Amino acid sequence: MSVDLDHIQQVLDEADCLYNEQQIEEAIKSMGSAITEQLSNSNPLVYCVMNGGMVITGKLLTHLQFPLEASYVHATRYRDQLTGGRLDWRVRPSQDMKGRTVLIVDDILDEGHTLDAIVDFCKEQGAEQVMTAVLVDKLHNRKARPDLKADFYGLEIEDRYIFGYGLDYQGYWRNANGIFALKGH
Ligand SMILES: O=P(O)(O)OC[C@H]1O[C@H](OP(=O)(O)OP(=O)(O)O)[C@H](O)[C@@H]1O
Ligand code: HPA
Repeated sequence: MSVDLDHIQQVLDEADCLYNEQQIEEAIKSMGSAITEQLSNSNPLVYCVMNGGMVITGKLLTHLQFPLEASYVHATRYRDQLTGGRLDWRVRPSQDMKGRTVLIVDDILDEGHTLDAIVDFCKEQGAEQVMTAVLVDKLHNRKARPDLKADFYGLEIEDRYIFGYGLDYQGYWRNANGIFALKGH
């Protein structure tokens, strides 16, 4: 599929910046402190959920100064679209997680189906405790379960399509240095 790079650039130019770099970095640091307080003695397995989790996971890891193992899983539900579908597992966790504490790190808890499915998978594999951390919790009433929250989250956002800091618009702008809302969405 050919991509209209003028359109991609226009999307960033016209977007609303909801959080700037400094606000996001402060939120990530606070997440790091909260996670350290709860998990520093648990020798956790930390999984980045690719692709969206790549920025938050890398930055968060530098605030976790205790023994842990870091790896990744790859699951996608949106496939460059603005609305989600069935979860497609591309890479499942490969480590033995029996009896381990697992921390799943992703960019966003939107409807929550992605994190729910990954948490269920880890529990089925015998993880003793599975916790979740997301940079952004999107506020709306379409969650997979009414009370669904991540154990750790950095920022709350209104119900708009967002990109930047790992979140994409049509596969682009995961590298945008802020969290931006798409014009009109
Ligand atoms: O809470 P949910 O409604 O399930 O949505 C959240 C998921 O959607 C995005 O992934 P996506 O499927 O777009 O794949 P990507 O990480 O490659 O962008 C995001 O990175 C989360 O993993
Ligand atoms: O608002 C969003 N933006 C980018 N990716 C997403 N995946 C779920 N929600 C979103």
